[in-house]
Amino acid sequence: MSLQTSTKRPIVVFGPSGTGKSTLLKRLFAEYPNDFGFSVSNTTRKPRAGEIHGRDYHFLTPEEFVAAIGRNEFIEHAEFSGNRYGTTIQAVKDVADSGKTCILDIDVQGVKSVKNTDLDARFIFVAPPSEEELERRLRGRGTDSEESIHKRLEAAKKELDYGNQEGSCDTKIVNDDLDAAYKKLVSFIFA
Ligand SMILES: Nc1ncnc2c1ncn2[C@@H]1O[C@H](COP(=O)(O)OP(=O)(O)OP(=O)(O)O)[C@@H](O)[C@H]1O
Repeated sequence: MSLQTSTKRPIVVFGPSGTGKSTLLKRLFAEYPNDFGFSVSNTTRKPRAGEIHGRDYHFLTPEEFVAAIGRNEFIEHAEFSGNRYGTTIQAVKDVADSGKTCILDIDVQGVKSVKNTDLDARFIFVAPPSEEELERRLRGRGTDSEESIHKRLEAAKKELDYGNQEGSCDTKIVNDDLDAAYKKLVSFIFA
């Protein structure tokens, strides 16, 4: 890794589902299209038409995926409808090597895992103004079933407990007014 790219410290964004992480990041990518990137995930599912290995996903066989787990290459991995998905440490480093700052939008488990790597990431906790407002946003988004909303609110407690712990993040942004939260995000990132 060159000296220049080694300064591109990854940025980890975490916080409860519905708190507005994607909304904030979408705005960041729109305003700075050349500065930030997401890592390319690994998956055992078959490529769909038009998908390119290394761009859309790193397509692995189940055996290759298991071997990579054995070598502790993953920050996080999970299984969805019979296929495995995961983010490797190397995939995050690849973003820095391409001259961009890698943005990771992950859960608390992933945050803890990143802290056990040499990625030297910076951590942003995005918090909702209140639990009531979080529920309102999850419902207002209109993308989740009642069951999914309940699951997300249940998981939110863990995210909030962790994020509010001393030393868990480098900055906490309460996403109350979106413009104000976005300004805080940008000033932290470019500080
Ligand atoms: N500051 C804000 N004020 C009001 N509504 C907001 C604000 N920020 C985001 N929202 C709305 O809240 C909903 C949830 O936001 P979003 O999908 O960005 O959350 P998320 O944290 O990325 O969730 P997930 O982890 O599930 O992807 C969306 O409908 C979004 O438009």
